[in-house]
Amino acid sequence: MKKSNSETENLLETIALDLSHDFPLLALRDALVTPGSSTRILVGREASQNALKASHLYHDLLLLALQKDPDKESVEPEDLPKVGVLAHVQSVMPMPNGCWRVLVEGVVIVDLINTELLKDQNYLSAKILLRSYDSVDRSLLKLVSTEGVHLFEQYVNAQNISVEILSEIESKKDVFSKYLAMLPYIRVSAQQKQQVLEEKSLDEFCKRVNAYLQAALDVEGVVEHVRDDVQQKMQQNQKDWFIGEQIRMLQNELSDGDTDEVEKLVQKVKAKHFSKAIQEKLDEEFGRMRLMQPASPEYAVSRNFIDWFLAMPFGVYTDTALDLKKVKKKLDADHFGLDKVKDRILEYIAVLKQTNAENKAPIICLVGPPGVGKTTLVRSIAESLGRNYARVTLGGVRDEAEIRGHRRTYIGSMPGRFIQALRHAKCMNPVILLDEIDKMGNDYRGDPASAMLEILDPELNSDFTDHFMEVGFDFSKVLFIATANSEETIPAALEDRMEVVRLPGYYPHEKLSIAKDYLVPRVLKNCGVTDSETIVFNDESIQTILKEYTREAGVRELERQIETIVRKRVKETLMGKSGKLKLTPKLVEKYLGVPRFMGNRLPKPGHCGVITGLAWTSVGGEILLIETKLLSGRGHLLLTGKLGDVMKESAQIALSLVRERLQRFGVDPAIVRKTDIHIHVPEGAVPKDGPSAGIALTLSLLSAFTRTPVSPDIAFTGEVSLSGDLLPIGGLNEKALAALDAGVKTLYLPTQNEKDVVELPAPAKKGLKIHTKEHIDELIAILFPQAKKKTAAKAKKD
Ligand SMILES: Nc1ncnc2c1ncn2[C@@H]1O[C@H](COP(=O)(O)OP(=O)(O)OP(=O)(O)O)[C@@H](O)[C@H]1O
Repeated sequence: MKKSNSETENLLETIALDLSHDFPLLALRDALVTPGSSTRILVGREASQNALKASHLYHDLLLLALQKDPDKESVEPEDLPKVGVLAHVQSVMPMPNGCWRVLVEGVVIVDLINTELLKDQNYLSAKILLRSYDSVDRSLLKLVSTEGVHLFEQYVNAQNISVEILSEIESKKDVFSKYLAMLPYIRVSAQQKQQVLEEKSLDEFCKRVNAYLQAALDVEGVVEHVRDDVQQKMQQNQKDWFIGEQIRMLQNELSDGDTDEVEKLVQKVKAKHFSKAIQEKLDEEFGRMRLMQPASPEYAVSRNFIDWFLAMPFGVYTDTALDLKKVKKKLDADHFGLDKVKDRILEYIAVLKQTNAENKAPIICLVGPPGVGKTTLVRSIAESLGRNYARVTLGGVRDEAEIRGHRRTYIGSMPGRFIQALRHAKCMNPVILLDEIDKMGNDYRGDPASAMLEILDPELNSDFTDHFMEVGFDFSKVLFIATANSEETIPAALEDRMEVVRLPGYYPHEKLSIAKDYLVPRVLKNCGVTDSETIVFNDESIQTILKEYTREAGVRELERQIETIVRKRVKETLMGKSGKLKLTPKLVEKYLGVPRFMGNRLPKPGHCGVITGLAWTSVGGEILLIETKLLSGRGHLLLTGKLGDVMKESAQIALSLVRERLQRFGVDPAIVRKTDIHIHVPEGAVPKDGPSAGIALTLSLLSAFTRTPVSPDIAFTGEVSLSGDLLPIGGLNEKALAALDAGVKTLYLPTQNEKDVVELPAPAKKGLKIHTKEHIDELIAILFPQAKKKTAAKAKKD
């Protein structure tokens, strides 16, 4: 609690009245409290806290004395001086660390008499005598004090102390009070101040203070001098740098101009005769570059920007004569078969030629499994049209900036892939292949498909603005052709602008022809084998490679295997082996190692519950085996093999159809309640979905319940409704191919797929006995003849 001034004055009177008793004493380590000034001190030692507690008994009065050795922890009377200050405790505040924060106000300087340590109370105490300082020579004192006040004024100015203190000092009536008021402001150690208090006379008291002031002012003078010196030196350095910089610039000006990169660029840009909009944009950039340091990152960004414009093929158009005969010749020369696709491409080009409006025709999208020649077909189209070719791979593109470019604020920013493609193609009317358009994604970085729309839209693409280039580019003369593996995953808005042309995959006889007429000659040439007689692949060896080393809809792997054989043979030849190589199946194994695929992939006959189904995937058709196992249990249906929701539902439908028909086979339908049914579709880790396994699932269940095996070389594909009707499926071409490839002999399909059967190529029709059926009972009647004779029509009525 803080006491008021009037209270302090009353206390002084009390002291004056009674100086006979002891006062508790607190030893200070490094602070001195002078009369008239308030100071906060931290009190932590036990003896000091005890003294503080005791001060309550003495009107909150406490003696303060500066210990001689500030590092001494427990203070004895001899560690203290003979002069101290009686102070008034104004407030005490305990701190979390156990110390007390105490506000004290010095009251009067005292001589300490009989300082002793009160052992039982554990604190120091002393008797006091009020200390008086007499002046020996009054006139001298006047001189000294005048000088002191004068010095103090200078000191206040030099130290930036508030000048208000000067008027306070002036208001003091006697010299002693003036000096006591000055003392707290003078920056000397507590010990030095203690020496002032210990002076015998007032003259000495004042002289010592004057000496401190003078010394401080002298030091200040030196500091000032040093400061001025440093400043002068710094200014000189700055001046030197500035002059140096000017000299350097003047030298640049005087040099022959070769060093000025910006000016060189300006000349290059001028020579290109860009449009007004581009020229203005670049002039703006040159203006900025002139103000930049060539070593700065911003300069590099600007330079890169200009370089991009210089590299773009503005105004360069290759010959656009559309010669259909030439195109056809080139397509035939590069690719076997694909007649429908080639026709479609020729029609497309014919329309372009006729209408002369290349930007209005829809974009062709070649859809098919990998390795069927989509990419190479586009390259052939470009070549046959005499146009340059560029490829934009869209697979995995998720960021819109990949299409539109990055804004130039980022260091290392680049234009989008389409501008890059134009630069790469070196003309403004190339054929651009949009590769893997079905694998484009979108996420928080924007939707690249929507940016693509702008480029592909004939209404908008004559002025497509890339974020990096910041000016419009004309893409209307570009011929875009897209490729994809699966039509389903092409972004809908893009698909809408495209005309899909399917490449279904090759039949073995087609692969054989492609290998003989295209792949082998090409591989031989690429490997430097000039005489085609040196390595001869006969039909038998190619068929061995096809059957035992590849399993694909396209011919990429086939090409790779042929390449492996040729490479190994070339190595042998270079190592001394001479003679021609006529490949036989045995030699194929020697070069390619143990066969990877053996015979057909169908399971051994005789297994109940195993049915051969067919599936369509983005990489072609596949054999899909369905296995059913019955175990005693409680009627649970367990489905494994990563089946999708639609396929799971097909299994439920199949089970309902089978339960309904069990009685016909003399099987009690109640058995289903006591049986756990496990349906598995290998290969277990590959996700499968779709309704087309409905027939196979139903037959697999029936085969398991009736313990009647179905021959694995009969395959089934088709959806079944709950009433048993067979519904059509897609991808028949690929499925028939996979069936033929796997060794299937007979294929059952829904009647509604008859139109697709007509379109199947001759080898598929020849190699497979294809039957179409309308209802599941028709199939059951054929495969499970032991069923009580009921016609399909009758079963339908049931
Ligand atoms: N009909 C064909 N005639 C001759 N060569 C062919 C034929 N089909 C494919 N090829 C050859 O097969 C290889 C693979 O073809 P390409 O790279 O064009 O496949 P793709 O369909 O584009 O595959 P992806 O979808 O993986 O990009 C190429 O060397 C190509 O020349």
